[in-house]
Amino acid sequence: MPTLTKLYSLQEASEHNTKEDCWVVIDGKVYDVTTYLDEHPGGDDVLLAATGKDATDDFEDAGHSKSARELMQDYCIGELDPSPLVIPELEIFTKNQPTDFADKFMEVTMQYWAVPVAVVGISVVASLLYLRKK
Ligand code: HEM
Repeated sequence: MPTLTKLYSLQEASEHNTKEDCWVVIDGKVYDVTTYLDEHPGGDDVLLAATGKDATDDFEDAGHSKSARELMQDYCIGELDPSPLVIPELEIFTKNQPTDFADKFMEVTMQYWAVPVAVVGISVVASLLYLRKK
């Protein structure tokens, strides 16, 4: 049977950064280590310092043993949700796109209107100079 995994944003996980409520994010998973703070052989201060960010590098740098990696599964409460970071960007992109040909034509015309005006202006001046010489 499939299991349901709770998803948390990094922002949400970051709010749990005290001795009474401490979450760390390691390798895309979220751990509630509040009850483990006093038992952690590396000290509670390193766990508290690892909150509010992706602590994967800090965790790996400490060179944790296989038994430490097995133990951490007891504290896993969910996974990091990557989707909120992607959807707003997609919405902005699609909203800014011109919907049909008329919109696109107007957009290009507004951007390059100075080119035909300059061509006509130069032609008029050249014609006047030419007629004067005659
Ligand atoms: C659920 C998360 C974690 C668990 C279950 C855990 C568990 C352990 C365990 C069992 C040890 C003893 C050594 C070993 O067996 O590897 C240890 C050591 C250590 N841990 Fe963690 N740890 C966790 C997260 C972290 C994080 C995020 C950091 C951040 C830097 C960290 C830093 C350290 C350090 C520096 C030591 C070495 C202590 C020493 O050698 O004096 N740990 N940890």
